[in-house]
Amino acid sequence: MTSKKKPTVYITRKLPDVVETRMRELFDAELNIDDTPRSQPELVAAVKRVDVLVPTVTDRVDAALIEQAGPQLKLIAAFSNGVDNIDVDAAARKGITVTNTPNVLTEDTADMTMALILAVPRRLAEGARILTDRKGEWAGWSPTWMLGRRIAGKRIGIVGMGRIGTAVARRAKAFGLSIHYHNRHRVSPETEEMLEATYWDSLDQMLARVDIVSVNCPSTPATFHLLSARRLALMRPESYIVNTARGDVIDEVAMIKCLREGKIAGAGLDVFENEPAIDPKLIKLAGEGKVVLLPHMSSATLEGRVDMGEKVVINIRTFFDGHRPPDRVLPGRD
Ligand SMILES: NC(=O)C1=CN([C@@H]2O[C@H](COP(=O)(O)OP(=O)(O)OC[C@H]3O[C@@H](n4cnc5c(N)ncnc54)[C@H](O)[C@@H]3O)[C@@H](O)[C@H]2O)C=CC1
Ligand SMILES: O=CC(=O)O
Repeated sequence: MTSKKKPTVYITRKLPDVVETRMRELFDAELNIDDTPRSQPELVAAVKRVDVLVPTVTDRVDAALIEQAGPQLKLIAAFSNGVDNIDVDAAARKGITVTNTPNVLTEDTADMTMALILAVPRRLAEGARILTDRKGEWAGWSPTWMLGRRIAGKRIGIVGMGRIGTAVARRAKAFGLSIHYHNRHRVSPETEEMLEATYWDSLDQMLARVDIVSVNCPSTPATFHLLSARRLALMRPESYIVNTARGDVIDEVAMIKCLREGKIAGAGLDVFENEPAIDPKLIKLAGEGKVVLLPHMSSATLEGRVDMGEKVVINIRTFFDGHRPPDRVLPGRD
């Protein structure tokens, strides 16, 4: 690549220093040092002149943006696993390749999913808040105080048994949960055997039988409000729902109604339908100890971000070396 002209690469957000240094060495990189989210007009101006766009989950790379791209834009190398913010079909129509950063954030995201699975039934955030809100004043232990619900022996139902779903299942099994899952297709017999997992072709039937639902499928047209009002109503009143995938997989308004009416016991949410805006009713439910809310941080580890950056670099280099990049996202997602 040294003798060739370096590709111009527009990176929409601040990345870890080590990643930015590497981007600068290898590419004609335009960084976002002060990390101000880019506006749509700024993105339009960028795609008109650069070879590569590196967006993150907060950028809307829709058909309107892609249609305005100049002929030199050949690659959208997303700094993210999910690509629901990118119109991959529109990119393909324009001859633009799309890549993402799978695998390197699987374990981190599964860890945080497990943290939420523990936090909600065991009232972890509530307990921590009691001490800090009362500035350490505490009357002491009591047998009937802060009682949560036991994790071991319960059933988890994983919606979307891909990389993260499977990593969640491994953790959940170690905590004594029995594994149930719904997916577009069954996982391998070896994986099912290792996890002692039960496959449910019918999501409806699984929802009615499990104690904790973990949402781990991508946001696609087919998964929009997959957890609809009708399906949420199938869940048992003592069950919990955890979402570290994307907010719009759950009908958030319907979920809030179920939580307020006691039709679902609690929720652990890292993602929201209109993020970064959070429905004030969720904040109120958090105050009542019914939900634990995180600001979309399940994959947020330094190691993960550095590995994601390395993946973006490899995807760009492979592409400009004339090969198929390892993490190409194919159009036609359902
Ligand atoms: N909160 C966070 O910080 C993070 C969130 N994510 C989200 O997690 C999602 C999943 O990531 P991975 O496990 O790596 O993806 P993956 O592609 O390995 O797994 C997704 C699974 O969902 C299944 N699926 C897709 N559509 C379905 C449907 N209609 N019904 C049932 N199952 C369906 C697929 O068959 C696949 O097995 C990402 O798309 C992203 O949205 C990913 C990383 C970090
Ligand atoms: O939500 C994060 C991602 O990388 O996808």
